[in-house]
Amino acid sequence: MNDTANRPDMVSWLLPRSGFVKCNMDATFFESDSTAGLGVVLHNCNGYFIAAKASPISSLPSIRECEALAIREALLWISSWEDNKVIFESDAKVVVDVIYAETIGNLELRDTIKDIRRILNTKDYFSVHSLSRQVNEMTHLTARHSYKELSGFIPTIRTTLTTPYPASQFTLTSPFSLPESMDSLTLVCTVSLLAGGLYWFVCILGSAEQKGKHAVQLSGGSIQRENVQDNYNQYWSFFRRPKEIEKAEKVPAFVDTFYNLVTDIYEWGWGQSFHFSPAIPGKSNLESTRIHEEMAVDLIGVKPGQKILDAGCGVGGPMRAIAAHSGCNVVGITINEYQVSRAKAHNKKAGLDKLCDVVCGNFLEMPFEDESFDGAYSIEATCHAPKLEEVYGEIFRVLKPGSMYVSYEWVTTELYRGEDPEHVEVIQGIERGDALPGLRSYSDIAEVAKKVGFEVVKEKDLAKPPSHPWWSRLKMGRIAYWRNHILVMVLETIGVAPKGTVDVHEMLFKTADYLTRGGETGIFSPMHMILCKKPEKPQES
Ligand SMILES: C=C(CC[C@@H](C)[C@H]1CC[C@H]2C3=CC[C@H]4[C@H](C)[C@@H](O)CC[C@]4(C)[C@H]3CC[C@]12C)C(C)C
Ligand SMILES: C[S@@+](CC[C@H](N)C(=O)[O-])C[C@H]1O[C@@H](n2cnc3c(N)ncnc32)[C@H](O)[C@@H]1O
Repeated sequence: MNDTANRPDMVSWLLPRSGFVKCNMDATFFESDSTAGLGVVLHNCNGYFIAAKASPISSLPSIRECEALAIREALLWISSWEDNKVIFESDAKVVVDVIYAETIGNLELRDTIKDIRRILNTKDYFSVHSLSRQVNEMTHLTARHSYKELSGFIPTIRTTLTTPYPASQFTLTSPFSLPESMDSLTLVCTVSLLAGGLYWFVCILGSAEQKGKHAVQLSGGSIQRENVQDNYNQYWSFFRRPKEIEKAEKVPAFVDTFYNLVTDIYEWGWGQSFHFSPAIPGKSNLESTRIHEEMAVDLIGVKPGQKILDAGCGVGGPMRAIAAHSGCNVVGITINEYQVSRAKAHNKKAGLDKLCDVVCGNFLEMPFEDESFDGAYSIEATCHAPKLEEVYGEIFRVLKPGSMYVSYEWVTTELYRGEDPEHVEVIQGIERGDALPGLRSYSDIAEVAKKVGFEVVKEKDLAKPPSHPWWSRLKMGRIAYWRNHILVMVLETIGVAPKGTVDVHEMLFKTADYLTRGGETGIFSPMHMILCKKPEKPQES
């Protein structure tokens, strides 16, 4: 037994000394139904809660006997643990005194005290002390809890202990559920780390490039969530019946479905501009994108206040950059209603809704007057037209004579060989994953432009060196795509993202690979630039 000569009665709860655990115990009576219960609470030398136990007492002993039983219970419980140095504290001073008295005068306590002494004799580092009831309040509450819970589990109880450390807030726990090493601080830290990690994974890494969309907001655009899977299947079956693609009139509807399915994922994982741009060393993706967009409007030489057309405007990333850069009024057209609503919301948020307008419509038959625009551009959009002359013809119609049109076209380059199965696989992969009725050769573009009446001012593949690879951004994103895929799977499983989102995401994942291969082999370019002019009207003599 440990030396107990200097056992001061404690007036405030003190931390156990280094290497020791402190065990407080108490018993309580419930007069309403003449039952009793006891509670035991353990803290380590840093003051952090380790474990607690509450149990009812079925027989009805005296209050003293109850207190003695609480001490015995605590000793029995802890003596089975290995290697413990424990200071036991009870507010039953009389009982504690009897434990250390020469004789056990009190008959009713005899057996219990004997048991206590026996245990103390076998444990060099166990000692029992008394402390005031007030200080033992938290243990008292635990004992009271035994009234409701027979199993020994402790619910949330706020301790009133005056520890120098603020950690004694109890959570639902079993006495054996927390190993000593996993004290409440460790638990709080672990939970915070997990919560922080989850937040980082979902909200920071999983957030939109330009804070447009978050993973939890993924939708099927204008498609009702229960129809997303069906629409994806329909989209895919379009390619299983190549004859459908040849039916030009069906293409806009198929493109519309595609953009319902992908618009949110694009915004979330790419930003508000749905196109590529050459990488610029030292510049961010956002800056390179903006520079590529501004170049388009610089090429058509328009002045502030003039009205220009964005044919196939997406959610308006380029439109806003161009309006801000040029001071022009930009009217965008897209086949997809959902994109119109997104673009309008973004315009308003950016404070550019006075300069930018968006219309839902088909660029193959535009709802605009002849000769009503001072310039026009299209960025990676006319590739969706089944017949390029139809869209170029419409743009020609709405342009004022003497005004310019620039387009960044998706094409196969001079390196593409139709007889090479690998080339065919890559190009078909790009067509299927990007809703294209069929990629054109770079050599067809100028011909079509001339056919509809344009003068071709300049033609250049902006992807060619010295430009830096446009596909490096796709390659660098691979880890993020995996993370996104896991996230999408989780969100679809728990019902946040509509059913079918995983399939759409997987399709894009594969498309990113085909696009990269197209860029690396040089057989494909998404930025074959053509600058055209609508001729001035001939002077009347
Ligand atoms: C001009 C068109 C679209 C070009 C690009 C904006 C998109 C082409 C492929 C898209 C993507 C591929 C992989 C996705 C990734 C798996 C996901 O986690 C996050 C979004 C992607 C990066 C997505 C973004 C847009 C593209 C790069 C075509 C349609 C004419
Ligand atoms: C790849 S996105 C590019 C969007 C935008 N230019 C950008 O760079 O962010 C292609 C756009 O063309 C639009 N589009 C495709 N076919 C169309 C059609 N027949 N009529 C109108 N818009 C169309 C799509 O709706 C989409 O907005």
